[in-house]
Amino acid sequence: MTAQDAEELDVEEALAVANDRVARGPGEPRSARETPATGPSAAHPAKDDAHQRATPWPEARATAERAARSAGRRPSVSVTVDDSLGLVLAAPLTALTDLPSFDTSAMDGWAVAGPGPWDVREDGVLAGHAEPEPLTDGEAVRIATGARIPSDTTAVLRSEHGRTDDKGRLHPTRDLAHGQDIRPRGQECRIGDQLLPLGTQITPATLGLAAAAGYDTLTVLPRPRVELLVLGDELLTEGLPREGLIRDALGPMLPSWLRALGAEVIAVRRLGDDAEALYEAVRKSSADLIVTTGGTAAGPVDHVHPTLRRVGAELLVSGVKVRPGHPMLLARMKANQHLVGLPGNPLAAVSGLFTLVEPLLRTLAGRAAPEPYALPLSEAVHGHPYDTRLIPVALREDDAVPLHYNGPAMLRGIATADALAVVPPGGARPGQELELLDLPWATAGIQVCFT
Ligand SMILES: Nc1nc2c(c(=O)[nH]1)N[C@H]1C(S)=C(S)[C@@H](COP(=O)(O)OP(=O)(O)OC[C@H]3O[C@@H](n4cnc5c(N)ncnc54)[C@H](O)[C@@H]3O)O[C@H]1N2
Ligand code: MOO
Repeated sequence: MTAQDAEELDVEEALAVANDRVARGPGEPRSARETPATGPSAAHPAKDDAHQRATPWPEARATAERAARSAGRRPSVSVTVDDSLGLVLAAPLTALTDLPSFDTSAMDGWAVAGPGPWDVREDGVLAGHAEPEPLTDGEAVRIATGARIPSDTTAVLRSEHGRTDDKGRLHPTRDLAHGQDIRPRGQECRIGDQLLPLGTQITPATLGLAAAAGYDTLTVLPRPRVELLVLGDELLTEGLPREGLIRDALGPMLPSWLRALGAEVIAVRRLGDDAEALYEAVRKSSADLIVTTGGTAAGPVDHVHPTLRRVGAELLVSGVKVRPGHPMLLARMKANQHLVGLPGNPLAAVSGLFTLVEPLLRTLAGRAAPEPYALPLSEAVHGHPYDTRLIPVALREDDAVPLHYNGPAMLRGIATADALAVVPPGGARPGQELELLDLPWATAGIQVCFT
């Protein structure tokens, strides 16, 4: 560990590492004490053995995916093409028409019949017009790109490849092949051809293709509906921090990210540290996923665990071996409803978002997992002795640059990051390849993401 690293090692993290050593006892291997969070005896672990029961980071992500799969297939819905960006096709996209749907000119010029020279008809043919009169041999007609080809046309002569003589007859200035610059009907697809399989995520190009192929609406998997409950009496929604109160950083940040991860955010509610309000909100929620922020630890006003016990939820993940964010949790509320508890420290909440919420939402939304990829680190990164670390990095062409200000309560590092790097227990050397989780920035504002 370098001196700079040591400086940047967050006090809370350092304490957590020290406490972990004490709890474990010298030389005692972690794995001997590990028990999964699932199962009757582990339904709601006591605070003391919470860390021993924490789920390893890769397993936590897999559990979140499995939880979403266990919720069962949600019925597909029909949405307008305009509203379907980022959703996933719940039925194959089959062509409702031939494309092109008529023989069409690929160029501006003349439709000609037979070898030149040709007599040129007075009226031209424009795109969008009804079927033109057939041509007779030796005849040509002015035609625009995209216009219907008159029947008996043998080729289209580009405007730059023809000249008219003083008698108005058209001569080719280049050889003209039979069928040249005619796009025949059905060249791209025939009616009924499968253009895209079920399960395709809808991109801007898909929208264009669907419209071209005749669709007004598409059959898609609905966005998972998410309700966000922001906990904490200390949170202000405007102005400067004052008298021990701080600005809520998660209320403004998480909805956009949730949408970027495929969710429909049905409500954002600020509940303070009111156990009864949390109980009522959780009990009444109809969301597919409830996300809470704060209150996951064991402080006097940390109401998430007690509330989950009170509603009889099944804890699937109770703590994850990841820094920051280790108190994060995942619970099954009902067969088709889950709750993710994100820790209140803002970067810890981001860690929970990409550890538990991302795989859960992705699976509910029917999206494919992003291809895993790795880049070498530009410099060494210290690790937690036993847990995975997620650190914000900026991506350059050849490497990932760790960003500073990556303490659990800080957003300054992640605000300029492209990805989170997955640092294995023990840390990483300069040049060591690390798995990266892309942050869905670019499209966060427009309610979809392509990660
Ligand atoms: N005795 C222990 N105390 C704590 C532990 C532990 O293991 N033992 N873990 C620490 C870690 S790590 C984290 S993370 C937090 C998790 O706490 P909670 O999820 O209960 O979160 P809070 O206590 O409500 O808040 C923590 C921190 O974050 C601030 N916060 C909360 N919400 C927001 C928000 N919306 N925007 C900005 N900042 C927020 C809050 O004011 C606190 O400073 O527990 C540690 N304690
Ligand atoms: O640091 Mo905690 O790790 O903020 O989750």
